[in-house]
Amino acid sequence: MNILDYDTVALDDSDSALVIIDQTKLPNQLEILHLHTQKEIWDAIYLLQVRGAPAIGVAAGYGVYLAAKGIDTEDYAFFEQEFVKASDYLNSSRPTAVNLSWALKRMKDVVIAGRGGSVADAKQKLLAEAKAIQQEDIDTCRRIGELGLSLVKPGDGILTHCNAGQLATSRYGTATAPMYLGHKQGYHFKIYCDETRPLLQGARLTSYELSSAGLDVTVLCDGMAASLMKQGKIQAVFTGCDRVAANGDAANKIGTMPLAIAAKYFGIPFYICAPSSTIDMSSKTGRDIKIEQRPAEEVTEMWYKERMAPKDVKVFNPAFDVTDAELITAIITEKGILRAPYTEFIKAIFK
Ligand SMILES: CSC[C@H]1O[C@H](OP(=O)(O)O)[C@H](O)[C@@H]1O
Repeated sequence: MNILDYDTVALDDSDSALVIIDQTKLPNQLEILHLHTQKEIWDAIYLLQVRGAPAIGVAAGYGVYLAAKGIDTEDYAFFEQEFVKASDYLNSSRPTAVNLSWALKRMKDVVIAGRGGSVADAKQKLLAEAKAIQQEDIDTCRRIGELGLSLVKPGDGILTHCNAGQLATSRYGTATAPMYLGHKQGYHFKIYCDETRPLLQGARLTSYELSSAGLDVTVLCDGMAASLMKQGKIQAVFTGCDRVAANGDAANKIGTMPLAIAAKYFGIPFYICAPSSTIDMSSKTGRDIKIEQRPAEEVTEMWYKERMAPKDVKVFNPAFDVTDAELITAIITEKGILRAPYTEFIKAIFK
């Protein structure tokens, strides 16, 4: 089977386990995990076995449903209390992608709305809400693909960073959605994927899923992107995002901001693909976005049989960076293509 035939995130047939592809093993090994406990789910999110803002939100929705299913009581107040504990626990796994807390809040709202009703009824409504979150993700990514496709033309060279593909969502991806839709319509894009150190989501995941779909894909080291731009090989940059502030500043995988600076210098449009669920009105600017710091070992010894740097050397390993709104040509959401001044457009979306 093709990697794209597998669900990134799903429940098993008895709605008793979260089923994911272990993305830390890709592309060399396809391992499907069945996660039953909250710790297994927390660990899977933290270790990036399941990853990508939308996919993390979908996983959290199903994950906290599984927690609720296991709360054996008819006392609604106790049920809600235990639900909140489970939700707060999953929410502690990763701080930057707003989809995690956004999905958990949607699930918590179901529990609050169910006060006065039965626990059994609340559990059924939680399952329905988790499924709705996933279906909305699929519909949103497809719409982003349609709108993103209107910004490029057949034969264009498109650069992307990290993995904002199907493996970061339920289907299509965000940044890859225009690529997949265009491919089906014969656009013959030339896609360039930054390997994306230190966890290599671009080399391991994006190039894997796009090449599996038959697209023309080239992997490059992150530091090579500006040279490609200078050679005139890139007509657009598409990336995903993990959180967009109210002024349009966008947090995405570390290494995105330098791409935006280089694109600005070479006059290349730089597009952020953002489901509206990734826009966080409580973050006024990018300075308000918490950037996840990850273990030093990801930099010093993740991919080599021996260390690549001296023991005890200091390491800087922020998982994300923030691209200032002024560097972003447009933010492609399912509700429309937003252009500067983003604050007004974003307010209009949420009015
Ligand atoms: C569809 S946006 C996915 C977004 O998430 C990735 O981060 P991670 O691999 O750490 O979960 C990256 O920032 C992507 O752009």
